[in-house]
Amino acid sequence: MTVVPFDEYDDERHIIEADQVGGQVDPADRKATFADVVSRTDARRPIVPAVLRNPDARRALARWSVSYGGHTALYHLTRSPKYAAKVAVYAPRGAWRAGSAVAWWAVGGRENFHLRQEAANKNDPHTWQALNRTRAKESNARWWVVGVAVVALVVLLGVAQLAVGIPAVGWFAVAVGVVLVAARNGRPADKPIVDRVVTKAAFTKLTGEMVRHAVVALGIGVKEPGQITFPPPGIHKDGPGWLARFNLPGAVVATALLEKRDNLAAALRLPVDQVWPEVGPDHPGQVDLWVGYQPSSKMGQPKWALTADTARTSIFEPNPFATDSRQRPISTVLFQRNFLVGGQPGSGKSYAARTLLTIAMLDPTVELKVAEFKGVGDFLDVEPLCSTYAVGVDDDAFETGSDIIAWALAECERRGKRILEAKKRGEAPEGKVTPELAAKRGSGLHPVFILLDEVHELFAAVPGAAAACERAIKRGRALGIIFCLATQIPDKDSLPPNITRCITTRWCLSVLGQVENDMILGTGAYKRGMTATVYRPGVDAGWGVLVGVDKPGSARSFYPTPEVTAAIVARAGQLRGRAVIGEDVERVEARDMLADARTVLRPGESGAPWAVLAERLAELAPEFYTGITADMVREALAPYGVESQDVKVGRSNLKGARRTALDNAQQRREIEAE
Ligand SMILES: Nc1ncnc2c1ncn2[C@@H]1O[C@H](COP(=O)(O)OP(=O)(O)OP(=O)(O)O)[C@@H](O)[C@H]1O
Repeated sequence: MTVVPFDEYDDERHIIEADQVGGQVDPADRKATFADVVSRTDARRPIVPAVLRNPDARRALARWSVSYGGHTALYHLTRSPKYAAKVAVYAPRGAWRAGSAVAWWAVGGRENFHLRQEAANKNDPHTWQALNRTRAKESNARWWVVGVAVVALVVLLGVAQLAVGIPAVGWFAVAVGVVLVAARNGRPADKPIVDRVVTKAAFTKLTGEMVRHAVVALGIGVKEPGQITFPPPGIHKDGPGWLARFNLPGAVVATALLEKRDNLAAALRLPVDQVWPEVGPDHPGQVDLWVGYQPSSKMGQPKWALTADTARTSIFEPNPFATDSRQRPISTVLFQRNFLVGGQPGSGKSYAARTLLTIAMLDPTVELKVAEFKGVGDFLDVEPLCSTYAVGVDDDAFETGSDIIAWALAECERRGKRILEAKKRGEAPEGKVTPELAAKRGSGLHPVFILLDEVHELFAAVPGAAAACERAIKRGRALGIIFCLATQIPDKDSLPPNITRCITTRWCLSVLGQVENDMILGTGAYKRGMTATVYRPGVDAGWGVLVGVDKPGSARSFYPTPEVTAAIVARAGQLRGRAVIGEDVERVEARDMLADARTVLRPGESGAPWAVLAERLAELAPEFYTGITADMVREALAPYGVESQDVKVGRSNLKGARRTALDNAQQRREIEAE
């Protein structure tokens, strides 16, 4: 630091120059050039509000307006005699008040009244007269104004009458208007003429002041309300609520605020389900706070398009299955996607999975296979539509569950060949099922939707089921086989991370902590602000964070009444002509990977590398093992105690399974079985 004495003025004063560390880094300020202006890509605000662009939202708005308007009109109509009586009392009082106010103004009585009174009290006639002269002078001019205004009004009405001939109803309307204005002027300040239609005042407006004070009160490192800035367009209406996008100061991240949603709601004096904070789009310190006009529990949900009597879907087209916090429908294409729904008990997983199943069932080309390992029959009503259906937590249900997975694997194998043929014929240019191929009768490539609810039960009960499911998910995606898994225990045993990784669309409903959250949504999701921990089981049932759709964010499953649900299932039955698409799975002899691994070892081999084992297993039973990788074999044999050891191949050592390890594992299993 350089200190320079400033002798000319004062020994005590110094100029302190900042140290120069490195060269100039800040760009020089310059005015915007033409190129800057024409290349601006700022998001433009839509001309037509979002609510008017979406047909469902338009219909919902129209329905609401008609119902609200109708109710208000009837409410006031029934009270009209009371209103008329009030008007009769207040109108003369209002007319008197208005008249006297004009008269007082015209005589200038108010302006120096106190001064004149003081002069009178002090017995000071000179001052009083001087003040009164001033008043009288002003009063003259004011009477002129009043006179001219009255004459102008009379002339105006007279001319209007002569020129266009105001009908009687016009005079009546003018008279009613004058009487109502007079009544309003004559009513006591705290007594409105009309009664309140709604009992509780709706939340009317979110203001910058409310937001600033609430955020400071959270104690997340924002000390002053002024530290919070609102980028344009500031707080504005967005759907049925208000959106406040704001920047937190310094290094405070939005996730710190998301974790305190309860406190934020308390500070805003609103119910928690009315307050929806999200990380903003520009940087991690930006918050998008959406506050509904009403709590979501009271707001209801827009009508689900799939509940219409004529609803029919195509899994190749986007179809709605949930709504976001601003009541906008969220849609997805089912084809070439897989779905994972996770959450704690009571978070609404089964209903959420059902919304996806609904899209599938209303497409009459889709085969359905449903297995529910909760055992309560959540999907019992769709059994007649399914080619395979299982319910329960018993051996029978688990066997059917693993048969479905084995069937899917074998089907992938069959479909792979069919696709190859189709490709040769030029019908599958990308080597994938196309909508045309899927719809073609006899192509054997119709879409299949497999729903496995509480799938962790199956994975825990049947060793190897998780690995097989992973292979089926990976292979089936391009071949028209869609998996939807729902689970309540997202940990690495009940939901292997490899499965999560290959699933495109994940929906995390209420979970307890960050670990479960990230198990479902992916590592780092919590830190990026995708926090399903804010939802409470039961209260926020159906709400979750959804990734893998157009815009990740909050999503609430559609939740039709039991009657509507029954109507949807009936409609799906009608569309399918009561015929079940596809065949039930055959009881497949479950493959025993340990025994198979021992079988594929060649005589004299002391072991085989994992990759070699994977290759040989796929040759042994292609319908089950096609697509299996070295890692999958290693992971599948680990529970039997088969360690990954060095295996000699030529002159080098590779990791794999030794024959002794496989034999020992088999012996252990036999001893345990006894
Ligand atoms: N979208 C929704 N809106 C409102 N309530 C819902 C919604 N989805 C589910 N619920 C309610 O939540 C309750 C639990 O739903 P569901 O059975 O799907 O939960 P789950 O997570 O599968 O629970 P569990 O694991 O205990 O079976 C249901 O009884 C239902 O009343």
